[in-house]
Amino acid sequence: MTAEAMESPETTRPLPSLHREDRGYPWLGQLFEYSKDPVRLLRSKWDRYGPVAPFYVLGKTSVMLLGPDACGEALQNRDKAFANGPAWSQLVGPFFTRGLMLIDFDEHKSHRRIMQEAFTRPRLEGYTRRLHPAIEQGMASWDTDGRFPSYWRLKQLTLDIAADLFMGGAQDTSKAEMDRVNKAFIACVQAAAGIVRADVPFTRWGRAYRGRKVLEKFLRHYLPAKRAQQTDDIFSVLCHITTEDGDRFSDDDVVNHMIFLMMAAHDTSTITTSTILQYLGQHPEWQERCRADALALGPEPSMAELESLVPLDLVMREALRLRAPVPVLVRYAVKDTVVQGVRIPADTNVVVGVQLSHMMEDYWTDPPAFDPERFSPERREDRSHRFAWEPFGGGVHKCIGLYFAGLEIKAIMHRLLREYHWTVDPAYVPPLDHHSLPFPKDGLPIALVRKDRHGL
Ligand code: HEM
Repeated sequence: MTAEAMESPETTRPLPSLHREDRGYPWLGQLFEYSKDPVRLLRSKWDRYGPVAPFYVLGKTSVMLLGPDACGEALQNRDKAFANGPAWSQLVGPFFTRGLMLIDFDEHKSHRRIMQEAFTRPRLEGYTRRLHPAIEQGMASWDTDGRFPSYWRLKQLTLDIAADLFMGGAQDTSKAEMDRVNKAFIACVQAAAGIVRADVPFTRWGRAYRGRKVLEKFLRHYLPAKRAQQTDDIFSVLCHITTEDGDRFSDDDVVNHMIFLMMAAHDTSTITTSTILQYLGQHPEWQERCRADALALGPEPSMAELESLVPLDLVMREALRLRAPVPVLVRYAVKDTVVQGVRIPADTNVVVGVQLSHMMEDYWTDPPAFDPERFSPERREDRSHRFAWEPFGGGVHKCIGLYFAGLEIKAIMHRLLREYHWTVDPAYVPPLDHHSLPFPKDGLPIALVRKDRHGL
């Protein structure tokens, strides 16, 4: 939005006032409506108010931006009115402090330039080589008799992968110590859903405060060794990357970025992979299509080979559309601004409702249907609007790990398709918990069968 347009009251209008029915509970506002069914809430806001809607929550009137035009304006952030740090830290707490997503403007730009060096193609090729043995080892303990709680097993698998790929195996750490570190990490992630938001014993936040200390101590213990020797795990890479101008991360930066990266990489990939498992279990014809490609490759495909798995790529995009792991993004207006002609005052919390854009009939044919072909070159429905499909966000904070995520998800699926078959009741709808990122409360059970045992 240009400065002239912002100043002109003729071309802009104030935020619509909140309807009585939209006040929700005292102080909590519509928090429960959001956690019950976010898309329903976003849609009702869109129907009542249009692209810029008031949203009363936690004692404050915030703003919801809906539809790809409004979401796109916030993500592009042309007038630098929206900051990430003050918004995300209210949600995730102080446990991911100074992670890349939580820093803003010039400082963010300089950190992002350094971190970009950790996600170049040669680096990604190195991570892909490490992925396969880690996945093989993680899946070796899978017990496939009966109902297989796919979400929980995949969560453990992605944690195990992170221990190897991010930490480089943490050589002198015992299994018990590694479990403690994993628990500490999970405690930090779960803090987002905490009601008591202070360091109080036996609460989510209390556990997360202790968890953060465990993680910091653990990472600092390994820092000197990682600085001394260059290996191809992400911890070591962060210690060594340098931009052309010679900028590099300090020890504190490495610790902060590592803790945030593990969080960013973990649940998002787990949710996407379990969504893919669900839909492939409900659509056997797509499972067979993806399997045929997986079998045509060897057991440890290169990055380029993983990229050649076209049907799986279409399925992954469709899973990210139907169940975006980050259904809404948050921002904080640091100054007065205008979105879609509506004035948003400084000091306002803003919710960017990307999941609704994924379900709008203006941009997608039969949006609730599982139809991966909509991403095929002939249809490319995601091109109906630049911000119609934004599971990785957009603008300067767009997910830096999106290619890595695609590789990890495809490497897991490649092995699963080669070694297993599975089915899911076509009528099954997972009961999702939306208190933080959406996860299936029942663990998304599937009937998983190892191929060789049953002669399939
Ligand atoms: C399917 C998997 C993933 C999804 C859906 C996802 C989604 C997102 C989204 C929506 C954002 C933007 C947040 C915002 O604008 O406020 C983001 C940022 C970020 N993601 Fe991901 N992510 C995924 C996987 C990963 C992985 C695997 C990594 C690391 C290896 C990663 C690292 C990051 C980082 C560092 C940021 C912050 C970027 C910045 O602020 O400059 N993500 N991600």
